[in-house]
Amino acid sequence: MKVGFGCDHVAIELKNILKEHLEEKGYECVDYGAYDPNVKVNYPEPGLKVAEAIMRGEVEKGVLICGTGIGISLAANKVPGIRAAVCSEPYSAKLTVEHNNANIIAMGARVVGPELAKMIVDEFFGAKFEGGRHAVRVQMISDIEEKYGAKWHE
Ligand SMILES: O=C(CO)[C@H](O)[C@H](O)[C@H](O)COP(=O)(O)O
Repeated sequence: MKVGFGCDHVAIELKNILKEHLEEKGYECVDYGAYDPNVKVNYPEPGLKVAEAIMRGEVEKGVLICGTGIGISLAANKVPGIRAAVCSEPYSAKLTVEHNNANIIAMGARVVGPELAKMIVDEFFGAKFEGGRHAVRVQMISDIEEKYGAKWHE
C-alpha cells in the first residue's frame, strides 16, 4: 500500500519516525513535506497535498501530523471524500477505520510520543472497514458534502 505523509515544521521528526516504521513493514511512503524544521510550513498546505493525493489515487491512505493533529486534519477534511481522524490512542485509530472508513490518520507531535504513534498507525493500517450499518452513516457524510455543493474535482 502507498501511504502519503504530510506535516508542518513542528512534526518533521515524528513524521520521519513513522515513515521509517511503515517502510520497515513494507509500505511505500510518499512524503509531501514539510522537510525542514527551520522553515515554517502552514499546516493547511501539507493537509491539502495529502488529501488531494488520495483523491487522485496517487496514494491509498494518509498520515498527517502537526502540533495537535487538529488543524492539519481540519484542512484535509475540506476535500470532498476525505475522512481524516485525529487519534491519540490506538483504539480510536482502529475504530475510525472499522466504523468511519477513515482514509487519513492525524496526530499531534506535541501530544503523542513516537512509540504510541507507532501503535496508532499500526492499528489504523491493520484495520478494515466493516461496512453494513456503518456504510449508511459514511454515505450520510458524503451526502452532507453534496448538500453544500462540495464535489471532488482536479
Ligand atoms: O497543532 C497545531 C495546529 O493544529 C499547532 O498549532 C501548529 O502545529 C503549531 O502551532 C505550528 O508551530 P508554530 O511554531 O506555533 O508556528
